Amino acid sequence: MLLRFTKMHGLGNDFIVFDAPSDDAVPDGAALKQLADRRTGIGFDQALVLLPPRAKDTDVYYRIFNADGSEVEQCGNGARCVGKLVAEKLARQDLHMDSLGGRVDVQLRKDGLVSVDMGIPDFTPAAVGFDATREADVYPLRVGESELQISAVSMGNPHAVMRVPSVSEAPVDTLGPAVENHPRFANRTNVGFLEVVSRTHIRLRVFERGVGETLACGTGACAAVAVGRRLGLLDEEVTVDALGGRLVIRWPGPGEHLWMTGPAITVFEGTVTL
Ligand SMILES: N[C@@H](CCC[C@H](N)C(=O)O)C(=O)O
Repeated sequence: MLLRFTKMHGLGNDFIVFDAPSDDAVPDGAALKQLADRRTGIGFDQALVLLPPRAKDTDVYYRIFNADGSEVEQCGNGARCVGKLVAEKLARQDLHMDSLGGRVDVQLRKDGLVSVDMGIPDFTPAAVGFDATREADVYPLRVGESELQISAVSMGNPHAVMRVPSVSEAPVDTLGPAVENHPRFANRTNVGFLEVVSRTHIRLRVFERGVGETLACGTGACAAVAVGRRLGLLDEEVTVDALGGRLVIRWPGPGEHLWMTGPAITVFEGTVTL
């Protein structure tokens, strides 16, 4: 089978995006994992599969797969890329998209950046798949001999966020996988390391579930700002510096929708035989 794809990225978080007429045409997890390999495949953090719309008033449904072949609910940088690709194809400036993690509205801006409505952050432990007897701002989490202080939030997908004094010295390689696979997270989790620079500026590194550390994670940026807001550390609009570049997140507060703005870049188009 010949697969035509578009290689895209948002702040270096990279994707292949392709159309499938139906779920039957979506490659299985093993095939996607092989394509994700950066030496023997195409190489990507996520595969984004475009399918015909499923819900009324939406333009496209997309499925998301991590580099390890696992299917996930949401991808923020991917949402901007899918939004830009589909909006340009339809010659539109805005779109209503749908995913396993819920509805995502998209706006192409005049400055070339893309804004997406990432929904309402959900701090309930059940939404995150986190084992806790009651909802809290911060939870102690035992990892080996250490007790970490983490926050947990769902942006459609699960996030653990911990504050660090400096992202450049954060132990992402060791704590990332330990928290990703911690038994208190029923479905594993993405792990964000958050450095608060000021009330309007943070630095962030994210160890992504099913991938490892990426150059940026859109939902991770949303999760970090939502957590920082809830802790009273951040204002409504926050600039997020990831390893691969900058996003702007705006979240008025509980019960409100959170918007993310950033770039969505097409790198090349290609075909591969499965
Ligand atoms: N890169 C993404 C997140 C992709 C999914 C994530 N790894 C998960 O397993 O939930 C983003 O930009 O949000």
